[in-house]
Amino acid sequence: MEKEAAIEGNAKERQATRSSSPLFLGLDLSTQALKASLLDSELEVLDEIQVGFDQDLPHYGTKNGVLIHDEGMEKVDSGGKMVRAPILMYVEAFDLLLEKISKRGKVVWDTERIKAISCAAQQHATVYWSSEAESSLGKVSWERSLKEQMDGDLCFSRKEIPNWQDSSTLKECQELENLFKSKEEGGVGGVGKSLVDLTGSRAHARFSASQILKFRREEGETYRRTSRIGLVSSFMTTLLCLGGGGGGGGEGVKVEEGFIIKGIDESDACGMNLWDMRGEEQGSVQGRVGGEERLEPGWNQDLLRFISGETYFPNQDPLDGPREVLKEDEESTSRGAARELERKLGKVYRDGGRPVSKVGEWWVKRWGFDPECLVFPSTGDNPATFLAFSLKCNEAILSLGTSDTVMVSTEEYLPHRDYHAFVHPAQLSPTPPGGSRKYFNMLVYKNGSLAREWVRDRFFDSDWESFNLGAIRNRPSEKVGRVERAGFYWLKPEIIPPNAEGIHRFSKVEGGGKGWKRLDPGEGFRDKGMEASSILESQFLNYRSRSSLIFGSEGKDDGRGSKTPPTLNKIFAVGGASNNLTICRFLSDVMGCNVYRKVNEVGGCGGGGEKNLSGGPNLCSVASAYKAAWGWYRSRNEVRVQDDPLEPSFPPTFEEFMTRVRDRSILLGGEEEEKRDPRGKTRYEERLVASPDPTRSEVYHRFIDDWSRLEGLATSREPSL
Ligand SMILES: Nc1ncnc2c1ncn2[C@@H]1O[C@H](COP(=O)(O)OP(=O)(O)O)[C@@H](O)[C@H]1O
Ligand SMILES: O=C(CO)[C@@H](O)[C@H](O)COP(=O)(O)O
Repeated sequence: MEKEAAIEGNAKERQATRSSSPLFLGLDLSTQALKASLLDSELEVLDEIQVGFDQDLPHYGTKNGVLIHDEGMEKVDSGGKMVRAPILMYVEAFDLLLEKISKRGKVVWDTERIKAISCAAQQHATVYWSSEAESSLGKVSWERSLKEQMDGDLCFSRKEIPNWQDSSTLKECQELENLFKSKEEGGVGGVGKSLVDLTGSRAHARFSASQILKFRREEGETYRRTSRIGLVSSFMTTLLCLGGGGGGGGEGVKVEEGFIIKGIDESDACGMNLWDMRGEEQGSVQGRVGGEERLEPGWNQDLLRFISGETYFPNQDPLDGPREVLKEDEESTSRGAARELERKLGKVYRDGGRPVSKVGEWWVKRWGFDPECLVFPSTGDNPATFLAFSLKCNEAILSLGTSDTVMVSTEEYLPHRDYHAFVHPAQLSPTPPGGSRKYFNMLVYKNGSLAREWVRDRFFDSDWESFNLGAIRNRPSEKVGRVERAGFYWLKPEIIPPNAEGIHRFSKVEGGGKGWKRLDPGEGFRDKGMEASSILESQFLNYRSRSSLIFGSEGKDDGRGSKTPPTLNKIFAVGGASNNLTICRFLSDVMGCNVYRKVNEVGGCGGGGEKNLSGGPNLCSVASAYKAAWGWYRSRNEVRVQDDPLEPSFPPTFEEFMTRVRDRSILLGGEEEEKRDPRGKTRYEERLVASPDPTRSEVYHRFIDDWSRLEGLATSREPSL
């Protein structure tokens, strides 16, 4: 009896009773850690493990996962900060993660039963493979660690890779924008479309295009010695296939390619400023695809020419009509440079549920993985988080990780200067008849958790509890009925508003008037608790006002000089800081809507108390495992259901698949699972964690106009309002 009770309550023990049903693995290489989630055949989380870069790999000297140089801890380059991360640290993190997994033991981490893997990674950062990489990787032996075999110059031409927090390429961003501007707009007489229309984002310092351009110009020789340029996500796919085995396909499994260095996932490619999404627009015309006239998305050739240094521009562009020849670049006029860059970037996977390869021998022989285990394209951490929810209209995901990101689902390609448009990361390609492509839009903020941590450390002895109490004490009271101070904490140059920097505090002019005055630089608020409430308020007001852009507008005038509330009516909070209930409550009051989290109904994820993983699963790695399971189900059944009248809609879309696993009309565990009683299960569920307080919400609602003027002052350095 005692044993039976333990089995009921304990995911690990329950797992021991299911000897042969498949398991799915998702990994997430984010800014501060490499995390793994193991899911069972009902897509429940069995366990999570992480390697924290600062804590577990201190010999790389990172702080919050990035390399910070000299005493000032940041190298200031022309126009912005240079933020890097050592690529070998990520390699070693894989070795360490697998050691941790094997220490957890076979009862839960039965690697032989893992049938499919997929990963998520911090976005935008580029990985530079050396000209010797393919041959070195081809020789990787399962008997040695990855770090030992990938050390030195063997694999990477750049040992420190630019991190998404890097802002050293502002000059290059300007050039990229100019390339597509008309002469009247101050550009070079470009192609009649702006960069944001073409690639889904205006030029961003952290995106790959400006980073590669700077690298090619400043380190030309190293650029030439670079055989392939990937993203952190494609680097992860490559590692998963190492040591032979990869690329072969095998019976009944169609795999994507046989190269050792794997290609880039399309959704993650949208974060490069290089992937031309014009084919996503209604009515765009070029060539014939499937009998229909339209342009397929692909690497943008104008950008490739400019970035690679190939300055040959024909007077007549095939797509956009007459155009001027650009001035010669000092470095190269070679006609082959663009094609060479295209080769370096490699293949783009447009169907995230099609296997790239089987897992490599390094995984099979060293760590006991099944040689039939399939590897699916890795994507960005934000696209992966997006997959964890089925967002309806007017719902958003707010990821409170190192960065803060707001994501909203869209049915159309809707590029806009203030946010990013990405293609949905799990789509069938080619799109089946009657189906349509899907997208999501995203706002990204650099000063997310690290800025909140700065306030916590400076004013609250590094203690979240004191931070929370200070913030609560300073919420707008019913008696005062208005916000009386505002603070902006841009410790790193911000993305929205662009390049906003520094700490700016304002307080209401005494006497009940409408004016505001700026506090002297360095002067704090009279109550340190105000620092905590101010950072939360101004971060969330920013997310509120900018996300309303995606929905249309902040609202209509309600006739009383005030605007109606924004149309967002539900937020799913994820990431490390969403563990903090006070933060979720502020979010709910400021945004004026309910906040939900995905939590385990027994209060944890069985991860053994790992920091940052308590209370909720790591959704990037969890959703990567969902995607792997979707792809595995498709691969496994492709042959079987081809002409089966009972499976008219095979393959299912990712969303259909998830619904059908939940309602048990798809049983990944087959017969074994069918026998199981679905009652009494421990699932992650969406739980309401905060509802807006009507009084406070109204106060914030009335504050928006003042707040946005104060934000303008903070960026313009004007003294008062
Ligand atoms: N209780 C908490 N309150 C506020 N912030 C927290 C709390 N726990 C963790 N965090 C924040 O979460 C961040 C890490 O979030 P995580 O989603 O793991 O990041 P990433 O995926 O970018 O590596 C940390 O920088 C930390 O500031
Ligand atoms: O730059 C972006 C998105 O555009 C960041 O969101 C990175 O993708 C890093 O993510 P986290 O480590 O903060 O989750």
